[in-house]
Amino acid sequence: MADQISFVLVVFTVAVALLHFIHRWWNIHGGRKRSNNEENQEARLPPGSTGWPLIGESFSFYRSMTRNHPRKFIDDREKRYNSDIFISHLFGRRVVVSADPQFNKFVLQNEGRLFKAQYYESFKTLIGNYGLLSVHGDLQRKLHGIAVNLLRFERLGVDFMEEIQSLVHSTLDRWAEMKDIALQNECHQMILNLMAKQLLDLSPSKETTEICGLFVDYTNAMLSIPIKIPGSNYAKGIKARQLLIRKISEMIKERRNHPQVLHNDLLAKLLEEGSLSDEIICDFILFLLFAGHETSSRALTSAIKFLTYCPEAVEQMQKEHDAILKIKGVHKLEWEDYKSMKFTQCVINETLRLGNFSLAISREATKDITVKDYLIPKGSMILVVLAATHLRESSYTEALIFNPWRWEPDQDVSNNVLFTPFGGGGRLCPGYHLAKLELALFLHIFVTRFRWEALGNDRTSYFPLPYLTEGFPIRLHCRQ
Ligand code: HEM
Repeated sequence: MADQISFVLVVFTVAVALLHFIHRWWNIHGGRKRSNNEENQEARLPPGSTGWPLIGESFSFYRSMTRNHPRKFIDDREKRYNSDIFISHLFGRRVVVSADPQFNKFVLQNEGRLFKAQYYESFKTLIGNYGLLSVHGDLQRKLHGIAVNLLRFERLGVDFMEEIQSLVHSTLDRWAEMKDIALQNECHQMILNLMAKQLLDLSPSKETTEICGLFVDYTNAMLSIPIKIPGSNYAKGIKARQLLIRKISEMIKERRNHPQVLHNDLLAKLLEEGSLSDEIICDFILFLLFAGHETSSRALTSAIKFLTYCPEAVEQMQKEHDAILKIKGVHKLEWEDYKSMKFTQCVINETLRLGNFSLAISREATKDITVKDYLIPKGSMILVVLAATHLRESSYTEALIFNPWRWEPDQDVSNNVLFTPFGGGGRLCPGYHLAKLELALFLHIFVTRFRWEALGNDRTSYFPLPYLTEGFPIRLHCRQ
């Protein structure tokens, strides 16, 4: 018996020593082979820790993101290293994390020159070879240009204004009958219907419901641990992607076989373009469907959640929108009405700041970069944490409080490096204006038709994308 205990103790001691040794080795070597250049410049690498072997600091990051305070992970390290640029090891990769607004701007502005978009393989598998964030160089510029052109400011006033209002009104008619709704799911469904119509000319039907079902599996996979074993969310998502691509591909064939049937949608415009292969078109459309629906629908839900706990803002919103309604009567809103919604723009900015629907974006350095006397070696993955600036106390007083009035003095945010919810540079979100238009029109119709109350408390988790853990159930009361 004593021998057995001694044996267990020896094994335990050896295991602890081995783990300790691996941990030290990992932190010194950062889990990868280093170039001579890096070894020479070791003193100048950003400070940081790569944490435990394999898991690195993923757990602390995950905890911070899921506990309603996405800045805690950054705050702790900024204090520890006295630097807002530091090294970490997250989800299997060594990364340079940046919470420095000037460096973030520099990274975004130099897309294609010093940096290139680089996301985790599991994400790239889901968006495909030609989903815009997988594409680089000339093809990215071309596809980005097409997206910007399709979603440009002037076009929204014509193509989207009416569509969005009709869809929101018909959806809210249904909500009025239901009275109690799970707002997050309902907003998801509504924006998905809108995108399906705009991209593929699909009206709510059996086919759209089927596509929506597949799309739920597809987006769930984006939010899941990427393990491809039968039955896992990730595996289901890959399957859903295959089926969605097949459906888009069949639509393309159908349209090529029947060119006389006209469609006023994005697919039609891509086919007119003539220079894109079917594979590129399918990935491009699927990515737009994902990018255009995931972030916007979360923004709509969060705007209502923030307003729920800020009755003064609801009152001011209702005044602004009742006044517009009085002038317009039953007529649909026009572009000028949208532009007159001054306080609503403040609510939208504040929702985007506090909601952080794109928490961080990811880049790879394509050359050695020096910043603040630190060397960032070529090949490093850089996590540009947009939320870090949005939630920084020194930039926004009481940064965790919803305060739309903070935007009243200065609504022009185009050159504000502290406010970048849509990224920047060569990959600035092409859906920027559309997302804001959707939010404004939705808020107009919602606050003029309803008063509402939350049914229970809800919490926001920010990993991997912000969502309300209980789906934000609310009770609606129709206004007169
Ligand atoms: C609240 C809503 C939205 C937010 C916060 C948002 C945020 C972002 C951010 C931060 C990026 C940059 C990603 C990077 O640089 O790696 C981006 C890219 C993109 N977004 Fe949005 N987005 C929103 C809505 C939309 C909508 C409505 C669409 C289209 C219908 C859209 C389409 C895209 C596309 C295609 C890209 C990729 C651009 C490229 O890589 O060239 N987004 N978005």
